[in-house]
Amino acid sequence: MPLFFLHPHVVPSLSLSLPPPSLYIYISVCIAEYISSRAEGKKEKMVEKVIAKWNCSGRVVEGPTNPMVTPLLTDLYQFTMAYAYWKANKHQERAVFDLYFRKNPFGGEYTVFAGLEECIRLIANFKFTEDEISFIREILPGSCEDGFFDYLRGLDCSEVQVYAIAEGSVVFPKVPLLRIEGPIAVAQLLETPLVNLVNFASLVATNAARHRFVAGKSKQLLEFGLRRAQGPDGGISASKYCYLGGFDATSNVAAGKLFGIPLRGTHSHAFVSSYMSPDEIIDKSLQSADGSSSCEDFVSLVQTWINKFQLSNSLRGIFGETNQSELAAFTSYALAFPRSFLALVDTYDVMRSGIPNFCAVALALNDLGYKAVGIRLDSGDLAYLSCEARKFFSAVEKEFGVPGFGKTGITASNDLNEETLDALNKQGHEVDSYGIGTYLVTCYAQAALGCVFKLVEINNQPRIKLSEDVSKVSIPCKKRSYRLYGREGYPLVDIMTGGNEPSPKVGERILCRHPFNESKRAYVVPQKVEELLKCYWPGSSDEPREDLPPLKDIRDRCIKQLERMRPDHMRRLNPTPYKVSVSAKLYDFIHFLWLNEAPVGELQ
Ligand SMILES: Nc1ncnc2c1ncn2[C@@H]1O[C@H](COP(=O)(O)OP(=O)(O)OP(=O)(O)O)[C@@H](O)[C@H]1O
Ligand SMILES: O=P(O)(O)OC[C@H]1O[C@H](OP(=O)(O)OP(=O)(O)O)[C@H](O)[C@@H]1O
Ligand SMILES: O=C(O)c1cccnc1
Ligand SMILES: [Mg+2]
Repeated sequence: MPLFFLHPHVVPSLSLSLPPPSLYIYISVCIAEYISSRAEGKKEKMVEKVIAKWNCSGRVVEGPTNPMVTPLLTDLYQFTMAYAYWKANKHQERAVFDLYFRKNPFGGEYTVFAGLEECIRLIANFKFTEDEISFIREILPGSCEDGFFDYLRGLDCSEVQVYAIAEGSVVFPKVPLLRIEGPIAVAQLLETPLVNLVNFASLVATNAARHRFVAGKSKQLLEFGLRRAQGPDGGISASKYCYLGGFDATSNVAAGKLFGIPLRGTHSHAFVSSYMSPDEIIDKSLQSADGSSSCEDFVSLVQTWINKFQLSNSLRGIFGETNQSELAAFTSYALAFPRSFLALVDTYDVMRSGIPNFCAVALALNDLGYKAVGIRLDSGDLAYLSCEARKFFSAVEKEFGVPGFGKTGITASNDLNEETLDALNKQGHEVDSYGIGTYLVTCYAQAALGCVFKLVEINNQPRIKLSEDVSKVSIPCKKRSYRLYGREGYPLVDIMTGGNEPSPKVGERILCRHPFNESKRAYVVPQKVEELLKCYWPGSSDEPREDLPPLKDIRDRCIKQLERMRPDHMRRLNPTPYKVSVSAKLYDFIHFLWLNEAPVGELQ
């Protein structure tokens, strides 16, 4: 295949609307991408992809991080509905859908919105391959007409517009996180993947934010969940969105590479128990930190420190003989990583063996100009053991005159969750950093966020979904949403208005009404008004598109917004609900439409 195959097809159609230099760079990238790909039939798909990506955005949007995210990652009924819309010649009718959730997770009163970038990546690259079209043909009844499959062949999201709240924002029930406008058939096909991409992302980001809230700002939070996560995507997504929600680092190497998340780790019990005796260490030499000298027998240097501890007044009596195989493991690890030595101290006995062994190795490193990082506790009473460890470090600092040794880092792990962090705080502890896995990444306390995707308008006609359960009644119309801030700088209320209503103004009193409870209303004079929904995918319209910021910036936004929340919304026990409201006009319209659509019963 000639390297320039894209040129005759792509350049003429694109060069009409695009700045040539960036286009050429992009086409070079595509050519490189093509060369590296050997897959048959990829040519047509790539040409179409190039056109769709550029036409809709003027900037390239990469494909979804997970290659399983394709147009087939949807529920069967989206295809049957798409066919029925097409058959009725209704498929191009313009629909507006809202994606929102109904209740904050984990018994809290806030949620962190995450997953937007992956939604836009899906939309920007939404295109069926021939292979996928053949499969859809196979699964639909044989009576489905060929024209539908031709329609699918030409389908992309160039007629779709996506408005969304910025990723990493603090969000609340009922307020649309995304508004999707477009031909009803394609918008319908997007329901399942979009809800999928937002649901877990937002749930686990919120879980991370809640763990951060309890742990406090000064603690290091490490996500250790990959082995316990729900499959590879569960693990990768959890690492990404826990970082977004305020964790500092992950142990997940793939996530570190994919998203640039800082990687951190210690070592496991297996490393400790794999050693039998110090005799196993063959190369015992270690250069000093500044390279000026060399210690030929680091193992013996460590042993002299153990002996010194045993003779010391302040440490005597705390331990007798420490476990020699553990000491060998620690010594060996220090020889491998003298600048970042951190030891797991609970394999045999934390106070009688792990801590003194760690200190002996740490002081031997100190003799050579290195500073040990610290210990990890992975069992037992973490409050008690962390305090005892701190006491031991302080005693060592005093007895042997090693400045700063008392502040040696203490990491705790072992089935931690919000409750255990809270219990540790109440008891008093000396933990500096937490490694958290299972409860965090599996969202053990709540399995799903319960996002929904509801039709709110078709052909400019507002639609409503009724339910016996008022919380499940949808809020009709293509709406605008605003966050109103009070005098003290806190967000006070989110308000939804009809699309054509004037926006709330700073200093102007506005009536905010509960969408369904007549008696709940309040006047608000906002000190700041923030429009929440911004355009992230303009389709073929000229509207400017918001940038997709780097993950670190999204994380910063999340942390900043959480810090700006009124403390009573954030507390764990009985938090105050944040107010979500509608304008007086929208309130009246909801209830007019409700009465209009609800059949009047007849008593017999
Ligand atoms: N001070 C504490 N207050 C409240 N919970 C704690 C405290 N210290 C540890 N925990 C929690 O208690 C649980 C203890 O787990 P478990 O009963 O399995 O004991 P373990 O210490 O892991 O014992 P094992 O030696 O068998 O591994 C963990 O969930 C841990 O996070
Ligand atoms: O406890 P989590 O919050 O899930 O954090 C991750 C856990 O994973 C490791 O345990 P490991 O796989 O060695 O198993 P174990 O601790 O159950 O023995 C590590 O030592 C932590 O205890
Ligand atoms: O690096 C660690 O200490 C770690 C990583 C994953 C799971 N448990 C511990
Ligand atoms: Mg464990």
